[in-house]
Amino acid sequence: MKVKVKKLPHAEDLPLPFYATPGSSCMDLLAAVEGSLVIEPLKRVLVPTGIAIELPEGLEAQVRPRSGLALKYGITVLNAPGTIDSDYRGEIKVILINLGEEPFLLQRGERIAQLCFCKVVKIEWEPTENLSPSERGEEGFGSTGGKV
Ligand SMILES: O=c1ccn([C@H]2C[C@H](O)[C@@H](COP(=O)(O)OP(=O)(O)OP(=O)(O)O)O2)c(=O)[nH]1
Ligand SMILES: [Mg+2]
Repeated sequence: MKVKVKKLPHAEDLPLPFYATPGSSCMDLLAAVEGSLVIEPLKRVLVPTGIAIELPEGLEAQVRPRSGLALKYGITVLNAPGTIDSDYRGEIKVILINLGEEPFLLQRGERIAQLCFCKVVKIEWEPTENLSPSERGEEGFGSTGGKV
């Protein structure tokens, strides 16, 4: 499936997001920051990616963290998974937070997060007073046992 993508002027020298391997579910998003920036512990930053896209209706994109950054440095996507609506035409940006103990140096062009594309199911509410019974009923939040 083809999706329109616009490279923004501040990212002209950067490659488009890409699948790192043929079997990757997500494309890696690159940091289109000027030079570099430091993310201090417990601080969050809005990182530009230098691209805007036009999704066909019925598709959304999700911004997910990269496990390597999370494990090695405590860097993650604060609002994971970030939602990119099909009618959004602005720059895709990533809200990163540093949950590690050390300041993190982020450099231009580094892979900061990943983007996957998903089908969206739209529903219509059918208001009712009666929901059908089920084995679980109203139980949840650890009700099936185990450690929690
Ligand atoms: O990680 C993200 C999350 C969102 N967006 C952009 C695309 C998305 O379509 C738009 C709105 O996102 P969301 O619905 O999550 O934010 P909101 O706080 O509900 O804002 P709005 O009232 O604009 O919908 O912001 C990003 O670029 N990156
Ligand atoms: Mg919204």
